[in-house]
Amino acid sequence: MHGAQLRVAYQGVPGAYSEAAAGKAYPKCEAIPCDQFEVAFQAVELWIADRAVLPVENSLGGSIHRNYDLLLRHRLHIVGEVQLPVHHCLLALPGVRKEYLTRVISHPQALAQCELTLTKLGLNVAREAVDDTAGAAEYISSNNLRDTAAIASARAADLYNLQILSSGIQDDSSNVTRFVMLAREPIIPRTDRPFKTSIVFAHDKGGTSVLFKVLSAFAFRNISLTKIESRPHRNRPIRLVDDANVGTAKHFEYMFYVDFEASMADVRAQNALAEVQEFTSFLRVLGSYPMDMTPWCPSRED
Ligand SMILES: O=C(O)C(=O)C[C@]1(C(=O)O)C=C[C@@H](O)C=C1
Repeated sequence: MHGAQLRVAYQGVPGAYSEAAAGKAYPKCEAIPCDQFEVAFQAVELWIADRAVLPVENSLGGSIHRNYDLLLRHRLHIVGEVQLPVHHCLLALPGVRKEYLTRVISHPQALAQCELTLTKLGLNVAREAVDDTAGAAEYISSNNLRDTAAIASARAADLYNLQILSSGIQDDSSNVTRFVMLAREPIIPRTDRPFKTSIVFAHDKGGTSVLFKVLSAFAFRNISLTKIESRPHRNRPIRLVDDANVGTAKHFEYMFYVDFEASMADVRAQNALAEVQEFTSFLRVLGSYPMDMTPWCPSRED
């Protein structure tokens, strides 16, 4: 994980949390800003970058669904994860007071993570979503907006010459975002340290009983699941089941994403997946990678 000279694509502008995640994952990397998540994927596919860093879930805001869909649409491999404590600040131009504000702008996840605190601060003003937290700070600065505040990092305040009106405004002090790192090639899985594996699967029929069977393949082998997520099955979102007597049932179809705590080099994981394959019509391993085991330090102010 020592990324000397490694080029790492992230979504956002300098000061975004994704840039900090790139620095945590690959301390000496060159971080490459991208407009959109999809551009970060393309940067790796086109050899403009060696890795992409992508937020997938936050402890308060939940999953970043767009990135689950992109993981499936592209063929990159997950080669690592980092969990980054996210400490949000309310930023405005120097001299602006809270009472002057008519609008707070930020990434939708950041707005969701600070929802209750904004209300407690008396900021019942318009909340508007933009592409990234640091981009919101830059926008206020470059347009000299005296009625607007941004939710972003303390580093964004420094970079875009804004003052911090309030710090630690996330609704929970242990607010953490989990990012995955993507590469063109998978890494070779090992068993000498804790590994996680991420898979995605779909099934043709069988409804919840298939899900139950898949999950038991892990449970019987004492493999813990750390995450399960479902997304619409884009190719076949609805399955119709006709019953001459009662009518037509319309079932929503899903792609299921599962993270489990084992390496693909572990024979238990290999056997579990062999069994899962029997129940599913589609199965892909998104990656088998070392777990982030860095010590817990939730917030800079704690
Ligand atoms: O906008 C940023 O700064 C980002 O890095 C994006 C993002 C996200 O997508 O969730 C990352 C971490 C925080 O949870 C808030 C926003």
